[in-house]
Amino acid sequence: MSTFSIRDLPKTNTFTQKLPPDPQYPTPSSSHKEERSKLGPRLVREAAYTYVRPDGFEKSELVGVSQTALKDLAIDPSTVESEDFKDTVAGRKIITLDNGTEPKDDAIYPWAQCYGGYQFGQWAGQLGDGRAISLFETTNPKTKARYELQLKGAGKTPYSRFADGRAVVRSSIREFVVSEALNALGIPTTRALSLTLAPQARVRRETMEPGAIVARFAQSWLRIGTFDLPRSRGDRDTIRKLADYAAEEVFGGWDKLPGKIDSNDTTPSTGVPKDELQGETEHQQNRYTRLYREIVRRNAKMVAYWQAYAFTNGVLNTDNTSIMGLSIDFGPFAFLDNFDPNYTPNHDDHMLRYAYKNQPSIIWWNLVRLGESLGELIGSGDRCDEEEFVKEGVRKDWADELVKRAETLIEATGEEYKAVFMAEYKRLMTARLGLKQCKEGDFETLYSELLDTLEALELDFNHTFRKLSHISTEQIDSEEKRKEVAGVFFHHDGLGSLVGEEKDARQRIAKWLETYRTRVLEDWSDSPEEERFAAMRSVNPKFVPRSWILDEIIERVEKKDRIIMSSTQEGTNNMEKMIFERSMTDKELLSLKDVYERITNPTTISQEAYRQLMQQISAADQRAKAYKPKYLKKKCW
Ligand SMILES: Nc1ncnc2c1ncn2[C@@H]1O[C@H](COP(=O)(O)OP(=O)(O)OP(=O)(O)O)[C@@H](O)[C@H]1O
Repeated sequence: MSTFSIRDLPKTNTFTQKLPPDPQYPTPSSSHKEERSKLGPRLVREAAYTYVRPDGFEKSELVGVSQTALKDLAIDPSTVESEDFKDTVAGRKIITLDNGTEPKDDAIYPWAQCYGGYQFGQWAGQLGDGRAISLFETTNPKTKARYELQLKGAGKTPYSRFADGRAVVRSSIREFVVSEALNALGIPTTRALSLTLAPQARVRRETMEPGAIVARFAQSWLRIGTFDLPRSRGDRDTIRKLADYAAEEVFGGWDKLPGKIDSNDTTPSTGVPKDELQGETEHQQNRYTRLYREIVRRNAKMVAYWQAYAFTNGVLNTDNTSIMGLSIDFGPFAFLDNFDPNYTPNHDDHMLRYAYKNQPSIIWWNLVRLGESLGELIGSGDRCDEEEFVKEGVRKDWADELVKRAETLIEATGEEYKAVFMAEYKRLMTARLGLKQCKEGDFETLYSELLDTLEALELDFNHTFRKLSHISTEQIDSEEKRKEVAGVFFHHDGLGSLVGEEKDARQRIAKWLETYRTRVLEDWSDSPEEERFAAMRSVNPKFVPRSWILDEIIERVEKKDRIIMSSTQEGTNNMEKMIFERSMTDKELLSLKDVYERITNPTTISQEAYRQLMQQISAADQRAKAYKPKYLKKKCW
């Protein structure tokens, strides 16, 4: 059998089996028996998690399920209407317990992860899963990928601090849509399986709002903050356990980690045995260096994707930086509209710490914090398993050697971070521009010049690539034609008001198109142009979930919610429809479900459908201008 109902899914709990539990509730039954109110906020030490049961909504509606997620988790789509599925993703049922029986000590029982973090550069102490509860892990038998399924918004945990453990409809819709959109674009991300609304539940935010739960999943929910917390407490033992768990369970074994690389080599070999040491003295690399390298390289690739698709996370604290190199925690995220490197969707980020242009360096800042947490293990070289070191830590007489080695290796891994980031970024931009290779000089004359042009003329980043995917070399084979074609990059109503003369703008774009054309002809001399168009369209999405679009969906769902609350009969059945619909023009409704399918199958759209979509998008873009002050932070100069 290749797909399962949620009940029959193969399930594991390596996280709780291999990592230290909250000493106050060391077994599932000890937590299960406890009154819920006593499971509330407190500091948890020397632990990676606490067993905690979800506090699901009594009444709820399953309104959205991602088909791609079902496939990736090997869940049979015909079973999502079952009570088992609905009750599990709404947190009403612990599917691993038979009819609510008391759990045995080795039961697969829900847990919340303990972690801390640096927020806006300052140490914030213990944070943890304050509103997320993991249910179980499941391995897709076909792909062999193992995922941890988790509910967000299913009630308080010991890590809820002063908050309520809930999530509201707004943020849940945003997380549901963007997780799956990023995944469809090939951007490493945590995923969303389902969206459940609880229209009757009242969650206090600025006003009272209905609640929601997103069932989400990831190959790992470990964050840099998971390592920060034990480090801040001098808890060496937990750090080591977390590191071993990450290598053995998350990355599939020590031998899967990347070995030492030579200076010009960007692809390290794997298969290095667990205990092998590579390099000499202060460069001596043990298995923990390889673990660090893996995490660094994954994050370098992820952030390259963000830059190439102009995605901004908005809150890149260390508790929001994944060990797996996944986009994680979707708070005030946004895709850039006009290309503005200083843009941040986070209105509280006055220093622009997490602005688009700063993302690669801030992820590295976070990775250095991880390097510090793992520093003792990285720096210990061939002595990492010596009993005295494991139990007592570093002896004074070799502390200097250890520190020097750790510093040297972290710094060297930083060079690798830059190299991997640049290689990946170039690869992605090369593909987006429809070129076969990045030749010497391309980066300056083509890539950087395009970005400068987009910034100077306030043009839309993602539309530009999509539009380029339709321009033949013949359409731009003379200066006159290039100036004419330049107009397609303008917004529907021309250029922004501050960016000068249209004539100059056309000239600038035409100049770039000339360089571009030369390079296209070099790379594609013996292939039909349709081939290039198809390649470009497969990496340049027609549609990205922009903030104003998400807002429209939310507004429509919320309006419907009010109706539902005033009349119990009305509407919950229509909720799915409401979620997946959005108004693109006043007259025409385009189902987000369609959009979804288009996101997930970027190549299947017909020319005609594409033309229509483009028309709709330009109309929508025009309207979006009214939204801009809300989303586009003013440039700081
Ligand atoms: N409503 C809430 N109830 C309890 N804890 C919360 C709530 N909102 C946020 N937190 C906690 O505050 C911390 C920072 O919040 P942040 O918004 O970064 O995370 P989140 O969106 O809740 O979770 P995640 O990172 O898992 O997506 C986390 O520890 C989070 O669990």
